[in-house]
Amino acid sequence: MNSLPIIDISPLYTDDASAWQSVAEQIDRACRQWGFFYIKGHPISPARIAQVLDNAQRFFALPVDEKLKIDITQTRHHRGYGAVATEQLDPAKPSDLKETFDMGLHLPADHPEVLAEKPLRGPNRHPDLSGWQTLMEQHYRDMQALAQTLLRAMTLALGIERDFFDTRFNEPVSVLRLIHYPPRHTASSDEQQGAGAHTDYGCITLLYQDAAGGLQVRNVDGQWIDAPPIDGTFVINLGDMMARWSNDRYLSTPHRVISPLGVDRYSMPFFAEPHPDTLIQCLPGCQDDAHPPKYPTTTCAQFLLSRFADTYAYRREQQAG
Ligand SMILES: O=C(O)CCC(=O)C(=O)O
Ligand SMILES: [Fe+2]
Repeated sequence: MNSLPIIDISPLYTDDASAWQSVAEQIDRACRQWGFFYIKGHPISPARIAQVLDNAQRFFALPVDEKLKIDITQTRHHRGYGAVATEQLDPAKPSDLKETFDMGLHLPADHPEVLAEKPLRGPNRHPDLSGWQTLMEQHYRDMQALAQTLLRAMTLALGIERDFFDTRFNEPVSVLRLIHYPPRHTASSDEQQGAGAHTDYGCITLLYQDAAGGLQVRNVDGQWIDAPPIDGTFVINLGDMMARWSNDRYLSTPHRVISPLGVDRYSMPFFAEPHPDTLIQCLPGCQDDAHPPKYPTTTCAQFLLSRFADTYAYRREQQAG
């Protein structure tokens, strides 16, 4: 149990039913054993990744005052720039040594859910960089489509209709995040970490990481193992909503980032999360007399807001005041 599976998902894009089923079975096994795996054979081109990465570097290189024009802590719907130490993923460690850009599904000011001030709903806040907005909005849509292809494959083993997730991902709260980890300057990896140990909140996360390395995953024996960058892949992991939906048959596995010494690191997770009102409730096929539901029913928005309040001081302050 020391290296994560690598799954070629290209058959999910063909109409070869038995190859599709074989990929779905590999994904199911990885979800039960690890909650983490790599995918290759996906449709996101290397040129697209290079473009997004290049723009991430361009954005994070701006003066901090410029980035703070879209300060995430000044929003109620969680979009824009998070400066270093805005987030604290591991409460036992100092705040994370990383800066972030978050975007979601762009909803205009006159959308009914925005008018009703529904949490996490609203317009994206993009930096004023040429070509940025069109590229990022397209990338968001493409990552959402890839996430739904993977989720469709998961329905096989979960015993739910093939379109179970598709119907719940109408106007999703999924987040595309760009992260810059400034270099760590001390030899100790135990102090302020790039991203403290945590589990993700949503259904599945699709992570691109650059060549710097530093992502670690806790295996079932409690050891931290490296999840090194592999060219042309995404690292896929499950979040807490999927663990709750599947009654822990699928694992939401702790992971962290130890920033590399002396080099910058860039990564881009896409957190796939359904429509805010979606009920997160134990699936019928994941419970029986020996395995009653472990978690109370919640909604996607309720669950996300409580997790954000755990890791962001600004969210706690907003909720208190
Ligand atoms: O940057 C990474 O490699 C992982 C980031 C992560 O785990 C997260 O943002 O939830
Ligand atoms: Fe994570």
